[in-house]
Amino acid sequence: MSDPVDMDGKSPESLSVGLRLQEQQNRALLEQLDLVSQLLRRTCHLSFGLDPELDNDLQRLSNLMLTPEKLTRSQGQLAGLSDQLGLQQDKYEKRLAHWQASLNDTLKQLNQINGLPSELRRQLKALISDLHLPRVSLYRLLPLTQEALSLLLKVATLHRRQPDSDTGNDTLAAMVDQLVAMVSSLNLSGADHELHQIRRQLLSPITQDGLLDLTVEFLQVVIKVLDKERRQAKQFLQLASDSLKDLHQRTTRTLGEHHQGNRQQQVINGRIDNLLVELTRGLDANNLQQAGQSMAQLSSLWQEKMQLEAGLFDEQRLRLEELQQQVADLETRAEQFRNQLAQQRLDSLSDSLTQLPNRAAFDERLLAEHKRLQRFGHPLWMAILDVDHFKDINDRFGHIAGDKTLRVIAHTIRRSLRDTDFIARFGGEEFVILFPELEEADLHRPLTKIREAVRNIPFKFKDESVRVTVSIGATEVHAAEQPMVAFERADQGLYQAKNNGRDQVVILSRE
Ligand SMILES: Nc1nc2c(ncn2[C@@H]2O[C@H](COP(=O)(O)OP(=O)(O)OP(=O)(O)O)[C@@H](O)[C@H]2O)c(=O)[nH]1
Repeated sequence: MSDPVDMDGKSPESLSVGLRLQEQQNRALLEQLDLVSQLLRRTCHLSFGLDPELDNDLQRLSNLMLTPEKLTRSQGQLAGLSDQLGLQQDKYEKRLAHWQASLNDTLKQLNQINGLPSELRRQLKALISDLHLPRVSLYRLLPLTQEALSLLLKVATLHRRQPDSDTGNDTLAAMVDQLVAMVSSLNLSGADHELHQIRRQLLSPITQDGLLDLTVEFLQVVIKVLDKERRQAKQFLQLASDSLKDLHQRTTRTLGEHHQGNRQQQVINGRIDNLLVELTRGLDANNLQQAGQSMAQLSSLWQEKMQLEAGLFDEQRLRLEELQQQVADLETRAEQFRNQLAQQRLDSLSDSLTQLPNRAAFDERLLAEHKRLQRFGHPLWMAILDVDHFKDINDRFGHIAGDKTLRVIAHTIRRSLRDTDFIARFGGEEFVILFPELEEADLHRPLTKIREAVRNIPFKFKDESVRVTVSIGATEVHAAEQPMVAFERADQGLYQAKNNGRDQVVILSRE
């Protein structure tokens, strides 16, 4: 038998092998797009920015999504990401369930004493039932909402039990301080003015009723921010879900068209095979007329096959481009949403007065440094710094002078530190510093430098030169203890520094 006729350099066998390969590739691509859709669906339930590792994974995922060709090479990676997202989601849901229960509990108690305006109660209920929506501020604002609700409960009960007694006044002052600390720790773009007004009123003489009102106002600001984020999250989820639905329809249609095209190709290929057999027979039998007819039919069939394949190829390219475009559009939307969340996260981790990282940022950093300490064993030191007699500055020169003092001190401490050190405003007139990779012998120097730098700031209020000092407590954080234990030790150091006459550093080691 003679060799199969070579047409355009391709034998029918090589063509059908090529088609099978193409079909496999397409199926793989569609499977992977499906996997991406699943991943996206799960991702939509998560708060970006909660976990740096997860964020990296999501970043890798978005890079893959932008170039679907890469998807064919990264199925293992995608499956790994999928598992990780699943785990993260479980963790997230457990924490939310905890918050849901605890907020509901406080709300019930407040209902009993009728301590909430009805609108705020309605908003809080909506917040509690929608806790699962992705909002970065949720983690920062939920504890604060809970704290403000508990404070409201305390102020309301104090109001009824202890009218005008001295103890009542002391407790009221402590509650005012607690609310000042809460307000000061917040940095909410869009709510700056309201927070500023609340702080201003809190730092002037205030009654119990006044404190009650301001606590409610504070809660309203927090809830408004959460509500705005809730609406943004809902919008994004709606969009993502519509987009994913469409993506699914398109992939199914593409797959259907692909199968139909394949069937047409198979029919033509079968007819070509038959004609080839006839042609070979004609040539073998020296029947030139039969061979000529077969050749003519073969040639027109080949044209038909070429046209069909070109059409199918164009169609597939078009569909693939549409899919890529769709994935890219969704990615752009996800990116916009991620940016919104990133901004919210940035806000939720910095202090509006000093622009330093806030307490939430400190908690996060301390945990990360502690993990690093456990892993690599490099030393880690912590210091708590408190402005001495700060209340006097507020009382004598007003809270605006007090605010300015805090800003200047924050700036001075930041300037005295290395880039690798971490400073946060812990609340009120208290700052915390982490010194990673510092030996004990080297700790005294930066702490003394800070203490002296602050006492040398030439403050002048109402033409009066004022010396402001700070007391500092410090300790080493050990790998085998909870970071909070080290924090309490540093706090004891601070307490001793205050008791010993202030303007000094006390370093305590573990017993
Ligand atoms: N201006 C201003 N005052 C604040 C802020 N946060 C807290 N405070 C005030 O800081 C004062 C802290 O007072 P205390 O805790 O009695 O401490 P202190 O006067 O510094 O005294 P010692 O710490 O014992 O030296 C309180 O009156 C708070 O209301 C803020 O952001 N701005």
